Amino acid sequence: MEVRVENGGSCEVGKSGWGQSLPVPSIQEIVRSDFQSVPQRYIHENKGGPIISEDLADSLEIPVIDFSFLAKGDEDEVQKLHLACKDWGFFQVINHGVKEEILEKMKAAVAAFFELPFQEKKKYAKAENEIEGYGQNFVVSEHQKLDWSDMIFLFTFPSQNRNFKFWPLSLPGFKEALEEYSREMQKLAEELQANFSVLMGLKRDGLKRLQGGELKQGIRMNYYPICSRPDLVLGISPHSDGTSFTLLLQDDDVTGLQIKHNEAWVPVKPIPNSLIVNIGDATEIQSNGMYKSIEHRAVTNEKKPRISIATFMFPDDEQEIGPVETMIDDQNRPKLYRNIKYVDYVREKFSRKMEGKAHTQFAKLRATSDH
Ligand SMILES: O=C(O)CCC(=O)C(=O)O
Ligand SMILES: [Fe+2]
Repeated sequence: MEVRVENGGSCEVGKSGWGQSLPVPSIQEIVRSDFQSVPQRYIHENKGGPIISEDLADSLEIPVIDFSFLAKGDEDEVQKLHLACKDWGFFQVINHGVKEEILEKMKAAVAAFFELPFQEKKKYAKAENEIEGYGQNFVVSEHQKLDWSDMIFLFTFPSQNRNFKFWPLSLPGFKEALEEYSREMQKLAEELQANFSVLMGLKRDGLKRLQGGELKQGIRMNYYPICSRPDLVLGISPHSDGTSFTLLLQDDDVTGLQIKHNEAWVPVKPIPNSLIVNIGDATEIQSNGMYKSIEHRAVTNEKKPRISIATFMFPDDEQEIGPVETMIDDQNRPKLYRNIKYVDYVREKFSRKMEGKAHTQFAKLRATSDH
């Protein structure tokens, strides 16, 4: 069925510097229009893998890490973190010290952005060759299945990387909320990175020193409108994050995130005011495969739209990433990944995606040594 969207509800998707871009309609606009059935391009026939029911998932909840213990250097909590990263690649963080008010302000700012009229949001649209701005997921072919979500992505740290032409500055409170929130995420990320360093046999500042400074930060705000047939569509298709790690804030009352665990999709039930952390590809590589960058996806629902805010922490483009020496043992843990400059890693990950290959398995495909 041809869907006509009023006000030209489509947006040029950024090329991200790695390939063609195609105009894709805003799903929010499609939902607002009077559409009759789910457009074919959004129907994912094979969603892959069984889903663990929500009841069963209760007994299979992802690990919960108490950040206040971690920050005190509590040995048991550090051990829990190790197991969480190794067995799940995902965990929820409670007692993280970020004021509830800051989280709520951030969620409200994102909701207010997506409530703006399409013509207004379009002012912040991704441009060609840019990864930043408002748009839809990375689209490279007419035949590619589309996700049931719109998003805006902004670089937030270091602060000189902020590109305000993509920030909705006329939206009251947005800039303040994002600045405050991103500062808090940077602090949390620093403590997490220090813990990952220790777990990898380095000093607390080991990973930071390796990359010659703080991790970079970009925030992706996702909006998943309701869908009359959530069984047919995906909010975000399965992927792993090409980050060092990601901190996710989401609506407290709508379950949407699912993670791959033992070949099944496990829904992650949000704990109010907590944050979800997942290991990204760069940490999987640096830990020489000890910690896992897990495939995840988001589903939609019939009753409530959902917002999620993903804070991506990632190395500098020029940093070479590879297994750290302390994680390699020629006898028991030989080097599983070859070293690669981060920017080249990201490029290869996306070019695999463009070729329709399983980019999510990319980190594992690098399982060859330098020589
Ligand atoms: O919305 C979610 O729960 C997941 C978002 C996500 O995976 C991403 O933005 O990379
Ligand atoms: Fe993700």
